Amino acid sequence: MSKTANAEPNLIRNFCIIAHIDHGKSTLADRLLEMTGAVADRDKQAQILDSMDLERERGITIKAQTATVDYLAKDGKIYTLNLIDTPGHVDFTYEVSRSLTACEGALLVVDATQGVEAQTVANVYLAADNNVEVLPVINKADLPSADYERVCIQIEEELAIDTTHAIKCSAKTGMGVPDILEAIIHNIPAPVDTREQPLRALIFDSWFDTYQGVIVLVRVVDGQVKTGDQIKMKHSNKVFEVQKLGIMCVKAFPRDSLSAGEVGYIIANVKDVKDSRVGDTICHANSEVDALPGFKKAKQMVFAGIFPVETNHYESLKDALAKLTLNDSSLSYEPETSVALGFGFRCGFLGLLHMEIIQERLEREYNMNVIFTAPTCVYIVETTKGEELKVDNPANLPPPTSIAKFSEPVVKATFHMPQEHLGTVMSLLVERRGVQTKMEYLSQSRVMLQYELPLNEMVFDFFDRLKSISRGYASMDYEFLCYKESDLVKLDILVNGEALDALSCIVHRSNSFERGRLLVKKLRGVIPRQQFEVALQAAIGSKIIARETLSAMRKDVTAKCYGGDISRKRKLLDKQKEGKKRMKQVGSVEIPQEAFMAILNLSDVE
Ligand SMILES: Nc1nc2c(ncn2[C@@H]2O[C@H](COP(=O)(O)OP(=O)(O)OP(=O)(O)O)[C@@H](O)[C@H]2O)c(=O)[nH]1
Repeated sequence: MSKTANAEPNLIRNFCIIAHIDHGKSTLADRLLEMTGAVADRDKQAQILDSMDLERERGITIKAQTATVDYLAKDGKIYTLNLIDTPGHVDFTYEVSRSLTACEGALLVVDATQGVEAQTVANVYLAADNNVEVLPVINKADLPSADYERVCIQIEEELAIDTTHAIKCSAKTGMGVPDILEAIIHNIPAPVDTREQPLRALIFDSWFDTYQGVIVLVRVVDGQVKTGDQIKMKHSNKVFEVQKLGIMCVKAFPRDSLSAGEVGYIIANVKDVKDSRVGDTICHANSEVDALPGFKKAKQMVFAGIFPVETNHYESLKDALAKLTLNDSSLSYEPETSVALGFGFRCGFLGLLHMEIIQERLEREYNMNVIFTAPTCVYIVETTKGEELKVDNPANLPPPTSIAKFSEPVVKATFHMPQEHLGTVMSLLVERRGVQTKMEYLSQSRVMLQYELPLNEMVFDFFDRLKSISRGYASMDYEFLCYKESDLVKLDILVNGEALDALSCIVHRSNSFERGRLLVKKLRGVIPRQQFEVALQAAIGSKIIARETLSAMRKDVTAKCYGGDISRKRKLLDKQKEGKKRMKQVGSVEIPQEAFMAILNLSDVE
């Protein structure tokens, strides 16, 4: 086993697995590790590469991780395979692209029962941009509805990838997996031997470890790095000394050096993940080499307020956020004050899924009881005085009279779906102010649509609607396109005559009346009745556009148990107390978490 010695470049294969979500990427990664003996069966956890509990539960890979394994090929040689697992969701596209840059090849996993989907296409484009050799693998061949031939035709037609050597496999049963290992050896190029050149290593993942500080995963592109070396991060321009380095093979294996073509970890007393961002280049401290191309700072697309339910938990929330950002350089936070909710934080996320993950981690890992306000995107406002403001919080919007120009972010969204759902998906897109830029029949039964779509509309319950109207068959991918001027207004919600800043949102004028009407209706359903009457109103500026009344009532949860069983009564009261925890006392009215998110899902209100 070559865990202690550097591998010869011609015996190394660096590859990752790309796939649409749920097509079996993690299952295949596990199977490859198992078949190369990296893990004994008894050590096998549900999914080895998804290390965080949360990921295992949600079945989503959040952070790219890697594993080095040795493989005795049929030609009798032992190869070092570096498998880089990549995140599968649109929010993490940048990380996928960096992982691809670290590889010479990619296994393109396509579910034999589903075929090519939006993210399959997006990932193939990313691979092409990075000159990565793509090997098609048609997975889930064990399922009766698997249609290998149809999927091969689709891959040829829609992706222009030759499927002569496509491999039929089942990551679940292991069928076809040995062929994949041989194909990796024969079809993915070995790294170029640049061991004699000055050091350049690409960071494709980094995270904070309480004991070791920041751990970075790198692909050494040129030269060699040794323990004790002084290294510099090109973009953060900081110098560190390499304390430890090595390779990852489910566990870490220390080494003295890593050389060109290899993939491994470096620990260098880095304290902040922001100093070792994904995409940055590591070189020797005194070296003048150019940075590797493609560095980008992850861009936050949505923002939301996070407030502790109990005001005295502000400091612990701050600590929890500080710890989360140690590991996640794409999460940002800064203090925010809301008239209604008090002191909290305005946080920036890569996308809606990223936000959901942070919400769950705060609750689960840090035991925080928090209120999230509805997410918004970043608007650009030009004031009548000629100033340009970036607004990520409706509460910070200047008064309408001083707004000269209001612009919103627009994304380029690509959809793939069976033809029978075309009509409903198109009407949803029209309703969401989408502008069609392309429509293509990929085959007789599958269609691709391309739209310019305001991000503002995607924030409002778009993914769920798309899924439900297409019965799960439409898939989408999106990327930021540009800012466009738009007729936007701030929709305020008044509770008993007082505007509740945390419930305000920015909407397009054309659907502001409808949204306002539905929102107050929905709020009437989610805010529990109080001991007095509560008026719920929607307003644009000083104009009230909708009103609902929440009639007074004391909610007696025990009313139903007429049997008088005291333990049952207690249980119900405890339950009510539990339910109250996630309520925020705003003025004299108690408002539950649900109310702050009500705007996101108005489709069930009539
Ligand atoms: N029948 C069958 N099911 C499979 C096979 N491969 C994966 N699955 C199942 O498909 C589901 C998704 O598999 P994952 O490996 O989590 O998919 P993924 O692409 O890694 O998904 P993300 O990590 O969320 O991007 C799981 O329920 C797997 O058990 C297969 O070959 N046959």
